[in-house]
Amino acid sequence: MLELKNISMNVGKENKDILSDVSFSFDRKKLYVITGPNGGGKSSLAKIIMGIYDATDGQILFEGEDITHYDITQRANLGIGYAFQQPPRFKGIKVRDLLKMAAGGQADHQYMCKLLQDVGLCSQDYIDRDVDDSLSGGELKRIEIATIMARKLKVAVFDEPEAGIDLWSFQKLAETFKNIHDKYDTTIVIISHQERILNLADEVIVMAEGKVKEVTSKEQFFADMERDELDCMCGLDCVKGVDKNVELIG
Ligand SMILES: Nc1ncnc2c1ncn2[C@@H]1O[C@H](COP(=O)(O)OP(=O)(O)OP(=O)(O)O)[C@@H](O)[C@H]1O
Repeated sequence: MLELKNISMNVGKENKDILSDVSFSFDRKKLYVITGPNGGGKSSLAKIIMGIYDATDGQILFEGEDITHYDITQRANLGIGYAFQQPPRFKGIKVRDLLKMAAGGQADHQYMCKLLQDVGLCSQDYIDRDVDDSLSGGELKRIEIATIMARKLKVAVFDEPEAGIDLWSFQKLAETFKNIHDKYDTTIVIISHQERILNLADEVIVMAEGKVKEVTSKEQFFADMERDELDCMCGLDCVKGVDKNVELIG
């Protein structure tokens, strides 16, 4: 559905490689989590998908159409959307206005209530709230997800949606993603380091040093993490937790 072919991006006078030769195909209705070390290129890849950054090399195909040189608006019109790390607040605008705008002006009351319910918010309590500082970070994030669902996107990209929200709200946010993944056909791409989010993934994409290092299932990803933790890291072939050399690890 969305295909990245040999995408590279370099910046600056020194042509620093941010992404090199990234190829990947995203399928319809799947939930992907992109993870990996800081500076590995995850956000840059998301920005390339959105058209915020231009690839230096490579090609992006969306439903067979070459969108490599399309800008953000053109991609948004095709149904590719992006959620902000910190959702914007809009002074003087109510939740219902925001949802209506996102739906292109065509959203009746019932539909807006359903959207709010799907992101775990009581529609009666929230539909007439102002989108301002009175909303908590978690509430605002879920309202933003509702606006994304209202846009009926084909691909929705979320960059670290957990940023800035507390543990309790985060649990609800993870449930929200599960719910929308179950109910909607949108392909969801989430950049995250969080186990709860990784647990929702149909596929986990591990990025490091500007490359896709691995594409794996969440089960395999967690099994690999556990094995890495158990592997001897001191070079003495001990096994963490069962060897007298255990204290040498780390
Ligand atoms: N516009 C830019 N100009 C110069 N360097 C950039 C630019 N955008 C990203 N980088 C660099 O590219 C590398 C990858 O950044 P990116 O934000 O994509 O990583 P990330 O995997 O999302 O990291 P994090 O987990 O910390 O958010 C970093 O070293 C970053 O400083």
